[in-house]
Amino acid sequence: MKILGITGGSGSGKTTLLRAVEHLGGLGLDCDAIYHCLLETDDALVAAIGARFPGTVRDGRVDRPALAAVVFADPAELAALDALTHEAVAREVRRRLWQSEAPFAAIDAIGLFESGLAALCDETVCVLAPEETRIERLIRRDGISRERALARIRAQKSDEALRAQCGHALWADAPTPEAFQQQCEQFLKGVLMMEETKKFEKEREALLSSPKNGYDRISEADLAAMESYCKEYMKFISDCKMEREAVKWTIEAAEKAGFRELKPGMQLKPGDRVYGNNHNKSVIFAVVGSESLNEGTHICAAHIDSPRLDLKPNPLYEDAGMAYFKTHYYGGIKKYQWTTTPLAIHGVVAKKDGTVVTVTVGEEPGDPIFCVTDLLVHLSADQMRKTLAEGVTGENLRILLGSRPLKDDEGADRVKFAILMLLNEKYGLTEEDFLSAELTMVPAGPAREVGFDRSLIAAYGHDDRVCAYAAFKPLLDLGTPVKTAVCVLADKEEIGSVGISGMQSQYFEMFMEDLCEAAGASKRRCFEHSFCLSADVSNAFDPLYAETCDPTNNTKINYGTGIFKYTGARGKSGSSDAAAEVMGYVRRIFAKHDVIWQTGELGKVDQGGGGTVACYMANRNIETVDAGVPVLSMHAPMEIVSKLDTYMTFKGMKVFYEEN
Ligand SMILES: CC(C)(COP(=O)(O)OP(=O)(O)OC[C@H]1O[C@@H](n2cnc3c(N)ncnc32)[C@H](O)[C@@H]1O)[C@@H](O)C(=O)NCCC(=O)NCCS
Ligand SMILES: Nc1ncnc2c1ncn2[C@@H]1O[C@H](COP(=O)(O)OP(=O)(O)OP(=O)(O)O)[C@@H](O)[C@H]1O
Repeated sequence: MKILGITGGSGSGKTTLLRAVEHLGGLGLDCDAIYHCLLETDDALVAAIGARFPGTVRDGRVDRPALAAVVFADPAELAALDALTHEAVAREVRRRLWQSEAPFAAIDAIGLFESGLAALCDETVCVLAPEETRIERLIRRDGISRERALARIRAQKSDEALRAQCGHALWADAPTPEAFQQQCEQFLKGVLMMEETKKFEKEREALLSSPKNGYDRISEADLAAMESYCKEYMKFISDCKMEREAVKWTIEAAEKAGFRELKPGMQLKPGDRVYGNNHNKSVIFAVVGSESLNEGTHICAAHIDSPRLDLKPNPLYEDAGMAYFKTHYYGGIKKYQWTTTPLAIHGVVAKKDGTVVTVTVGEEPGDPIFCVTDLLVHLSADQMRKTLAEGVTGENLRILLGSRPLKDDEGADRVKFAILMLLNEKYGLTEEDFLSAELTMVPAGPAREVGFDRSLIAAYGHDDRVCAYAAFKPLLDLGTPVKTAVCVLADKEEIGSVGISGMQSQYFEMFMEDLCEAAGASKRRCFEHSFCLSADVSNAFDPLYAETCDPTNNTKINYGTGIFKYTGARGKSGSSDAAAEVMGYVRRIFAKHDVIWQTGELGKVDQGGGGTVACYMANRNIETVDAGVPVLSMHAPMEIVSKLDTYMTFKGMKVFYEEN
């Protein structure tokens, strides 16, 4: 508890200051009042006064005016009275202080220093007012004569003496008691509250973790860079809705920036820029560093696949005069979210003649879109009684394609047939070609800014292309780093990082082996000294579903890029659970380069969970930690990220590549 000692001459305004302390929630200890109480209860004190000042105690009661006449007329007498009373008053003050739970207190005592009470105080203040003013106040307040008022004042300390003893002086010359009350509160806020913070300001800053919103920390330069980075990212995420498109897009951009395909027998030197295209579905980029690859690499590994509705091998059918595609969803989705939302078709068809046709419909302004219908609310009594998981089934996620029967045709399924004719005309497809197709339905349309302040971005597939772009983009402008920089854009993370293009595939090993060989290094040594940021999104705290998260252990929108020691489910199953030193390293470099970052975990314990590619990198003896952008509505057709977190993830990956 912080304690303020108040002193000053009679009528100066001490009590008014004390009332202001009480008004602010502090404990006010008025020593005159305490003394008056003691005179009612402390018989020994009264007896002692009576003994020392004969004639001033009658019937066990102190005659204060009589006592005043004696002591205010003679300083020695006053000192004698003080010697009798101060100890009792000070004892009672200490007792009241100990009992109190108030955040701060003030002791108003004419004998603040003489009684020893000043030693209890953190701050002391003398209240001062012109002598004539004080006299007038005393006459008015106490109804005493001018002479008695003057006698009191003369028996007390001079302003100079008070100033010399006290840490602060408050000049009580406000025109009214109310105005002075305000002046007092102003003074107290400074002395009692702000001073308290100031006193431990350094300690608080050093010891307490008090994360601030990124907008309170970001520099003007970073703000400008954030807007331009996010604009570029929005173009990327609008153009690339499946892994093949991301591979094509990034390879084209990389080639323009001087990257060439890594081929066996190549000799690489520092600054060389190479890439490996893994079956058009995943890709690895590398910029060779000045240090040997034996000293390790800095890897950012993200994934470029997202949840979606893939077409079944035999997708096309007609029912009730309408044509549909049957789908089988890919990755984790909440099925009801995919109905009545505009969808586009993306993908390729490998034809019998060996050619591969690319299909994209639904993205250009004049394009038609597709959709999954939902049951009208009027007839939904049964459906509405089902759980969210059951209300819309996976099998029912069928895509409405058209309704116009082929004119003059006499056969069955005239709508389906008409659609096939259109597909044949445009892409040369037959129904059998769907057997060797990779066609998928994804939300149609480009990324959009969200909110009046445009601080957020809505798009399909932020998970995980928001991290993929952050991992890829810095390489384009990277000079020759010290450590070789490697960006992995993997496929199949949403279904377990499996298959030839998933992070578990041997392709990564092979690329790294080729890279090490071309640079005269050993892959084994290289892995041993490498460090990987497993760049993947996390769930941003959503106040609408607050019960699913531990708010102090969850990433929040606008608090920066996330770094995660572990992901996984239940007892961290499926996580790589990074070592403390690994987290420490990332903290260090992010702090060094003003990267705004935060940490957290995926929801409350046992609420659910999820994994990333981190464990597959760590399995290769590569130090790995998860890092990425917090996302709202993860895995929904429209996911939301904040511009600040998106940019800070890019900045984090950039400084990571540049760091030794
Ligand atoms: C001096 C006495 C007799 C005056 O009594 P009276 O009824 O006239 O006035 P009251 O008690 O209301 O006090 C009036 C004014 O005198 C001031 N005063 C009180 N005691 C003292 C003192 N020892 N020295 C100087 N001024 C004093 C008060 O601050 C107040 O401004 C009485 O206050 C007293 O016995 N005081 C001794 C107790 C004391 O020392 N209290 C302060 C503890 S820090
Ligand atoms: N700035 C002011 N303008 C006008 N009146 C004031 C002002 N400050 C205080 N007063 C009045 O003057 C009187 C004395 O003030 P206060 O009781 O606070 O003085 P004090 O220092 O506690 O005196 P004492 O030690 O005699 O109790 C009170 O009636 C109070 O309302």
